[in-house]
Amino acid sequence: MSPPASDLFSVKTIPGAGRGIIASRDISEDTTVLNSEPPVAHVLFREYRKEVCAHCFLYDRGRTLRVKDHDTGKVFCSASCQQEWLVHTGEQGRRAWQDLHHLIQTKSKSGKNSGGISLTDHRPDIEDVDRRWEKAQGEADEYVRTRSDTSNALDDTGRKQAKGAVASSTDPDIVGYLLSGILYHDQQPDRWREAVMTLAMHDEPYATTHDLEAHCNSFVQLSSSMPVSLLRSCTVQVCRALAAVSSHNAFGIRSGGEDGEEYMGYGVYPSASYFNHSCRPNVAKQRVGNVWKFWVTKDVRQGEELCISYLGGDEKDLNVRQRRGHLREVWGFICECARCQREGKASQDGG
Ligand SMILES: C[S@@+](CC[C@H](N)C(=O)[O-])C[C@H]1O[C@@H](n2cnc3c(N)ncnc32)[C@H](O)[C@@H]1O
Repeated sequence: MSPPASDLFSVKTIPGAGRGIIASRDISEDTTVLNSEPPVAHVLFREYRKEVCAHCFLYDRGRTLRVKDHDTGKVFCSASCQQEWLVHTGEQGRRAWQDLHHLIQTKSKSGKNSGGISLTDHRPDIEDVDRRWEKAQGEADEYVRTRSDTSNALDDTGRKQAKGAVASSTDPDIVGYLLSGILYHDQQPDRWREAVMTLAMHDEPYATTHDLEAHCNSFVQLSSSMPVSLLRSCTVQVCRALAAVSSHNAFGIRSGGEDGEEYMGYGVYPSASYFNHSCRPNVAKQRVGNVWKFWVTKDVRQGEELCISYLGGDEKDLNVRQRRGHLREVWGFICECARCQREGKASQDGG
């Protein structure tokens, strides 16, 4: 699946920016250069769970969608979307979502929440990250060892154990993101490796220790509640990789396409993850259902890099210092696009 293959471009090394997409020939304005595949992992935030179709991501101005799967808590815009979701998710997947829904509901009723963010919280370094995931592995092993569940469904003992895991701090959105990636891994392990493990990864993707804690606890929770047949894909390696790729590669799922007002979730689309950012992009993108379409917004010459903008709305009007600061804070890189290099040099020369 990745890097993407096309007769319009190829993926090449770009000085100071890893890999990027270079036009293999002249491309005229408005030409579509890529249609992505659906995400390999995604989440629709819990607050939108009644308003966004779980299959095609349709959002109808905040209206509650009419087709509801009560067992999983998911909603759909139509019976056919629900059917496609079921086929795509499979019976084991549906059961995993069902168990998770049940546990999250139990947690909300018991009033347990994931705790506040400490004011002294900091970005954990790689040693903190390794240590915390090792601990999570030990906790998960304990749950897996003691699970009496051999028939895949959670029995009473299993439910009690899973509730125990829920008691620690978790974030339903992180659990949902990890579960979607685990299910993809389980269905297509080779494709998953090829698509996900080749993406740019962030070794220290957690903005705070609270965030790291929430990821590790979410993994433990999934290990305690997942149908046994899916446990082979619910591993620290898979969950760490999902966290590591999301901070460098996730696309926001917004209402109305790219800059829509509602930020409803995010997803990882491997074939679309090779576009670098430019503060003067030559490629635009639009979400069409659960995939993305990319097209060139001006004539592009052979050898030019094809870039999208990672900035949204008004951020495009910021000055070079503000843009670089923002991209560094959110994406973790210093923008080296031609516009930033030129404007950065001009502001230095000007004193
Ligand atoms: C979605 S990936 C793009 C593909 C990536 N270059 C790769 O090698 O896989 C995003 C990452 O690419 C790099 N990147 C993208 N645009 C850049 C830019 N304008 N300047 C410097 N680095 C950039 C950053 O490391 C960023 O986190």
